[in-house]
Amino acid sequence: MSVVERLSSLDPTSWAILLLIAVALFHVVPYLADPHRIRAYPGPWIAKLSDIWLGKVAADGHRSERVHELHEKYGTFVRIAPNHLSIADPDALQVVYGHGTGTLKSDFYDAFVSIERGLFNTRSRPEHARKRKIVSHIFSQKSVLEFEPHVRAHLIQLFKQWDRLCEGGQKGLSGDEGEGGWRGRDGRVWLDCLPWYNYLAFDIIGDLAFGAPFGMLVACKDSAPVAISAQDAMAKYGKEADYEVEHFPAVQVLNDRGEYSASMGVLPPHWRPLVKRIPWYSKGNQAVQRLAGIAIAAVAKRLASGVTDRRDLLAKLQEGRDDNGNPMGRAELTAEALTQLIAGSDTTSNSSCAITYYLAKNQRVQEKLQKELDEALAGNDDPVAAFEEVKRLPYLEAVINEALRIHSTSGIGLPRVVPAGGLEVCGRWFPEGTVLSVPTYTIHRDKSVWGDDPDAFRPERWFEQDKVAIQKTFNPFSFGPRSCVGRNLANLELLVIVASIFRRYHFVLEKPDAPLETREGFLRKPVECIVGMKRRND
Ligand code: HEM
Repeated sequence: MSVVERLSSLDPTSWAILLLIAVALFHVVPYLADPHRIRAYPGPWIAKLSDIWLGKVAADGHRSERVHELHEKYGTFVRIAPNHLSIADPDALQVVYGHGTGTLKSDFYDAFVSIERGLFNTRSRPEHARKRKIVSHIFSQKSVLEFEPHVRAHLIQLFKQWDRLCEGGQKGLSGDEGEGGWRGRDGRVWLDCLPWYNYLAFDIIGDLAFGAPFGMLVACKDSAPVAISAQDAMAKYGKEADYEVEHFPAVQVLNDRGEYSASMGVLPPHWRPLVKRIPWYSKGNQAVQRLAGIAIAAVAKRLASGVTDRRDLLAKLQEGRDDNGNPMGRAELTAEALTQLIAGSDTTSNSSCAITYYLAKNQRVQEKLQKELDEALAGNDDPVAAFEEVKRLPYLEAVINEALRIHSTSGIGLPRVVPAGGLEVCGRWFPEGTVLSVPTYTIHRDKSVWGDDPDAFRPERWFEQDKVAIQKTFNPFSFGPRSCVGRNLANLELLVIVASIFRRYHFVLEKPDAPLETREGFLRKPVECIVGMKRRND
C-alpha cells in the first residue's frame, strides 16, 4: 500500500494524532531546542511557536503599532517570531544596521524580488556593494541638484490644478470623482490630499527614473502603462521583446504589492508557494507582476527613443560602471529603475501627506512655519521655492523631522541576520542566524530621547532635547550600508514641496480631532487625509 493510500485510510483519531505530531515536530521541538537561545525573551506565546502571529499582524496592516504595544508591555526585548527578536533600544541601531558588524538582510526581502534582485532586495554582500557603488554617486548632493528642475516643473503643474480647485472652492463649486471628488464650502476647496501627493511623487520619479512623467497630475488620474506578460521574457533573456501594454492604477498596484510582500516576507520560505494561492495573496502576487510591467514598459519606451541629452536617473544608471568597467545589462537596468520607482514614490508622497495632516491639525505650528517661509522668501514671486533658499530654515527642518518621527513612514523593524561568530547587542549575545530588528516607530517614541510627550506633534522638541541622543535615535532612512541611498533626493523633494505648498496654501482638517488613519505594508501609509484648502492671499 502506498503512503497516500495509507493516509487516506486513516480514521479521524489517527489524523488528529498525526497533526499533533506534526505541530510538535515543526513548532514545539524547535522551541524547546532553542537554537538561537531566545527562549527566555518575552512575547506572545504563539509568536514563540510559529510565524503565524507576525504573518497575521503584518497582513492586518498595523504591525508597528502592535509591536510597539508589546514593547510597552514587555520592555526592550520582545520575541515576535520563533527566530526574530525585536530590540527597542537606540543603542542597538549601530550594531544591527551599522557598517562592519556583518549583519545581512533576512529572507524577508526575497518576497520583494521581481524581474531580478535590485539594490533594495539584494542580500549578498558583494552583489550589494557592486550595485551600491554604481548607484550611490547618482544620489550624491551635487548630482541630485540636477534633478531640482524636474521637481519644480511638476510642482508647478500641481499648483495649476490646486489653484483651479481653490477658485472653484471659493465659488462653492464641486468636482467629479476623477479629481478626487472635491467640493467647495466656506471659501475653501475640500479634498483628499493623498492622491494628489501620489500623482506628484509618481510624476517626479517617473520623469527621473524613466525619462517621462506618468502624466497623473495633468490627467488627475492614477494610471500608468504596464507591459503584460513581459516579465518572463525579461527574466530569461534580459532583452527587449514586443510587449502588449495595458493601463493600471500604479499607486494602487504599489500599495497592493507593499502589503503583499511585507506579509509574505514574514512567512517561512517553504510556506510561500502555498500561501500565494490564497485569494488575498494572489491579488498581491499579481501586483508584483504589474509593477514589474510598469518598469519594463517605461524603460523599453525610453531606450527605443534612442540617444538623449537628459540628465536623469536612467541616463546616470546607463553611464554607471562596476569595478571591471562593465555597464548594467538590460534586465538589471530595468530592475534598478523599478527599485527607484518603488523606493522613491510613495515614501515621499506618504511623508508629504503626513506632514500636511500634522500641520493642518496644529494651526499654531502651521502659522509659525508660514511666518518663517514668508520672511525667507520675501520679494520672491516664484511659486516654487529653490532648494538653496530653504535648505537651512530651522523651523521648516524641525517640522519635517517631527512629522517623519511621529508618522514613521518606515516604521517596522527591518530584519537583519546575525553573522557567523554571533553578535553582542545591548549587552546580550546572539548566535549566528538569529534575526534581529530595531522598530523605528517605537524608538521614535522613546521618552528618554524625545521627552514625556512623544505622541504630540511638537517641532520645538528638536531645539530642546539632547542633540546627540536625537541624532543617534532618529531613524527615518535607517543606518549603515543599507540605509536609504536616495536620502539627498528625498530631503530636497520634501524641503521644496513643503516650503512651496505651505507658502501658497492654508490647510485645515475636515475632522480636527480624528487621528490619521493608516495602513501598513512595508511602509506606514495614510489611508486618506481630507483637508479644506485655500490660497493664502485670497
Ligand atoms: C521620505 C522619503 C524616504 C524614506 C522615508 C526612505 C526610507 C528608506 C529606508 C528606511 C530604507 C532602508 C530599507 C531597508 O533596509 O529595508 C531605504 C532604502 C532605500 N531607499 Fe529610501 N526613503 C525615501 C526616499 C527615497 C528616494 C526618493 C529614493 C530614490 C529615488 C530612495 C531609494 C532607496 C533605495 C534604492 C534603497 C535601498 C538601498 C540599499 O539597500 O542599498 N528612497 N529608504
